[in-house]
Amino acid sequence: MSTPVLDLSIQVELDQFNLDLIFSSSKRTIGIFGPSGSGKTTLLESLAGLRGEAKGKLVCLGETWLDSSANVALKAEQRAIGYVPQDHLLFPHWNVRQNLESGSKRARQSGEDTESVFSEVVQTLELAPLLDRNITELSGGERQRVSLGRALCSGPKLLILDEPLASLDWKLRHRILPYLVRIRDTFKIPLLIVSHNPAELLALCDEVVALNRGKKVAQGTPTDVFSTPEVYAAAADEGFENIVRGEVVQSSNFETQIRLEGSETEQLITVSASHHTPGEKVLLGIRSQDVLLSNNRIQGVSARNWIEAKTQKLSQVDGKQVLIAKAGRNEFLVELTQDAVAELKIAPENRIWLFFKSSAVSVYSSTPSD
Ligand SMILES: Nc1ncnc2c1ncn2[C@@H]1O[C@H](COP(=O)(O)OP(=O)(O)OP(=O)(O)O)[C@@H](O)[C@H]1O
Repeated sequence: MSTPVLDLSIQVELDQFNLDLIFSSSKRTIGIFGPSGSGKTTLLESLAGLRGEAKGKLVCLGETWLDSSANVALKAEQRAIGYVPQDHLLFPHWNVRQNLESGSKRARQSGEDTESVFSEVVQTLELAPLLDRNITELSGGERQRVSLGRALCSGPKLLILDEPLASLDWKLRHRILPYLVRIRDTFKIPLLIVSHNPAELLALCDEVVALNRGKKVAQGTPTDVFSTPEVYAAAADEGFENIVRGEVVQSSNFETQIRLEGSETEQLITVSASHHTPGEKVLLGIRSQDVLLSNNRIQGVSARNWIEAKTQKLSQVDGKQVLIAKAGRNEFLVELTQDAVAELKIAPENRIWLFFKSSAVSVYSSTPSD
C-alpha cells in the first residue's frame, strides 16, 4: 500500500463537544464534509499547526507533524501546507505579483525552482492580466484565484482548501470550480477540501470523510458516503445534486448533446441549448429527486434522457429510499418511495433504466472560461 496522504488520530476540546477524529487516507483528493459547527475548520487548523491545544498523532505523507506522546509538534511554518482559508487573507496593500511572491519565499528556502512554479501557477489560474493590480481592485472570484495561486507558489506537500467556493455567489462558483479541477489535474499535489456542499466534493474528490459533532460518521467514495442515511439527510437539505463528467459532442441553437465519461454505451445526454462547444469537458448536475426509474426500457415517455444502469446499495433515509445506481464508471443517487422499491422489486445488481428531462440537467464547464 502507498504511504497515506493523511494518517491521524487527534483530539481537541471544544465548547459543546470534543473533536475526536481518527482516519487514514491514501487518496490524492480528500473531501471533508459536515454541517456547520461539526468541527471542519478545527480539523484544518489542527492540521495546519494553528491549534496548539490539539493532541494525538498526525502523519502527513510519512512525516510526523504531531505526536503528543513523543512531544513532537511541528510549528505551522514547518508543515509544508498551502492553506487557503475561507477569508483569503491576502496582503491588501500589495499587488497580485507581490502576494504570489510572498508564497514563493518558503519554496525558495527549500531549494525549489520557484520561477517555473510561479509561471505554471500564473498560467493555470490565468493570472497574467492581474499581476500588477492591487488586491483591493479585485473581484471575489479573482481574489480566490490569487489566494489559490499564493498557496501553490509556496510549494506545498498538501494543499488545504477551506470552503473554497462558499464566499462566492452562484455565478462565480461556477467560474471558480473549473480552476479547482485544473489545479487538481495540473499540480499533482494532494488536496484536502472542506465543504458543506456535496456537489463540490462529488466534482473534485476521490474520497470523502463526513463529520458530525467532531466525530467521523462515514468515509469512502463520495457516493457511498453521501448515500449513508445520516450524511444524505445533511447533504440533501437543499436537494442532492449528482455530479458526473461528460464531453460535448454536438451543439445547436436548440439543444446540446453530451457523451458521459466512463459510460459503457455510446448513448448521449440531451440538454437545452447551452453555450458549450463540441469537445468541451463539462460537469453535469442531475438532482436525485429528478431521476425516474424503470425496470425496463420503456417507450413513449416525454423524458428525453435515459441511462442503463445497475442497482447497487439501497439505504433508508427519513421514510425515503436512496439508491446508488451505477452506469459504467458513473454513480447516481436516486430518491425513491418505499412503494416504488417494492413495486419495482429493487434488489442489488438489477438492470434498471434512469430517466430524466433535459431541463433537469445543469451543465457546468470544467474548463475555465469567461
Ligand atoms: N477555539 C475554540 N474553543 C472552543 N470551541 C470552539 C473553538 N472554535 C470553535 N469552537 C466550537 O467548535 C465547534 C466546531 O467549530 P468549527 O468552526 O470547527 O466547525 P465547522 O464545521 O468548520 O463550521 P462552519 O461550517 O460553520 O465553518 C463549534 O461548536 C464552535 O462553536
